Amino acid sequence: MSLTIRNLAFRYGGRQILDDFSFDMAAGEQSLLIGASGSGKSTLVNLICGLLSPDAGTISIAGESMTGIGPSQRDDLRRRRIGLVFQTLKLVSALDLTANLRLAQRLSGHATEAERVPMLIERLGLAHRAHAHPRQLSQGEAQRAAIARALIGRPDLIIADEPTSALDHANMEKVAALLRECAAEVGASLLIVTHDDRLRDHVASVRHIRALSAEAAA
Ligand SMILES: Nc1ncnc2c1ncn2[C@@H]1O[C@H](COP(=O)(O)OP(=O)(O)OP(=O)(O)O)[C@@H](O)[C@H]1O
Repeated sequence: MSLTIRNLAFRYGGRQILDDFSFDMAAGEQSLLIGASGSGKSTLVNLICGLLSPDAGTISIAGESMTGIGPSQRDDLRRRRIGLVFQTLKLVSALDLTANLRLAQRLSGHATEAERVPMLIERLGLAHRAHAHPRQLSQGEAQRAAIARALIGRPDLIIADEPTSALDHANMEKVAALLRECAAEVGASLLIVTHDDRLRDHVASVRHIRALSAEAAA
């Protein structure tokens, strides 16, 4: 299993966002979790990544527990096992694309594979932007750079949080295809978390984020 979630519960103050939520992904599986705005998708992503800690329940990534450990161990597990693709590009603005990918690679513990940086830049059609700074990238280039950054550390699990909601139909299809191909190429599982209904036809297994809790859905 690349991801196992059991009986997760989380509340913000008095408000229950997740309640007895369980979810599994096998190694190499590609899944879409669809939930309406405010249903708790970002909260769930932050819990899986260890940026938040649940009130109850367990999460494990490729057999390693993300719960019941301290923040620095969670950071370490996230860097080694998870590749995150966010809506907005999370790159260091002072560094060019190549230097950003090298930094991300060092953080993931795979710094010895130097050739992987130009390989991914090429694979994602960014060779002409290898020395561009993040602010110089177009929206489409930035999106592909975000995918390259997520793949650099050989993650077991790639999580894409709303990767397509700002895109027109043609670009939505391109990004979905790229995510799926790249995840398959590196043997990672792919979890896309979104409210973008158009992705239903583009990802193998589609599951609704059920009313994460009656209160959050209300
Ligand atoms: N830091 C916070 N403190 C209190 N409530 C919060 C906090 N962050 C989110 N919430 C609330 O928790 C609920 C779930 O938020 P979350 O961001 O996980 O939803 P989402 O499904 O990702 O929504 P969207 O698709 O609009 O981004 C929302 O009602 C939100 O207002």
